[in-house]
Amino acid sequence: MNERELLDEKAIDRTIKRMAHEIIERNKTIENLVLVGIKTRGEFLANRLGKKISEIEDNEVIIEALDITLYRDDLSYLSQTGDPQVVKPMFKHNLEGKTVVIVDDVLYTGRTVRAALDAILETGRPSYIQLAILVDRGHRELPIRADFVGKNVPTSKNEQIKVRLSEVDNKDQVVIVNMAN
Ligand SMILES: O=P(O)(O)OC[C@H]1O[C@H](OP(=O)(O)OP(=O)(O)O)[C@H](O)[C@@H]1O
Ligand SMILES: O=c1cc[nH]c(=O)[nH]1
Repeated sequence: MNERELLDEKAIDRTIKRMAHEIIERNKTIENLVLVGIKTRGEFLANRLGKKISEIEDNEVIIEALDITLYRDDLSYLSQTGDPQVVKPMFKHNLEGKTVVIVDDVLYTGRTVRAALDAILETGRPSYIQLAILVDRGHRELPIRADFVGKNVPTSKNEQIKVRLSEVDNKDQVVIVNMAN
């Protein structure tokens, strides 16, 4: 398969650092901040973003993980709309009144983020919900946009973005794959 590298390890690290600064700048204080990473890779990105924000601000950031895709490929668990389903949304912290930043690796149709919004809003009423995405590849099917974008990558529908993170993939790399080849 035809793979082209978009970001290497250094570029991913630089991008996360920039996004951390942008999140701090936008929110002025990190007192109320909660990063919610969408499993699998969004969780690791949230951990990395949280670490950078903590280093810059010299203060801890609350990090949560949200599992919305466990049964995504299992048709019996898909909703009638075909949207990803939330599996037991459970947070360790109360999100009431917080500024929640949803973190994921790729933004495509927006259906994953919509499911995450449902899950978060079910558990309470954050003051704000923002979205941080490493790669926005376009092709939205819902009115969803990211507040913090690592890289905008115009794509065609027969391409795929693969985000590899050392925590699960043994290396840090973002590639674009042409599925037609
Ligand atoms: O905007 P969307 O069309 O919902 O696509 C974006 C989602 O797709 C990917 O997850 P995927 O379901 O491929 O599983 P993965 O996390 O295991 O890669 C990616 O991690 C996002 O969560
Ligand atoms: O290209 C895509 C689309 C959805 N999710 C991904 O991880 N990559």
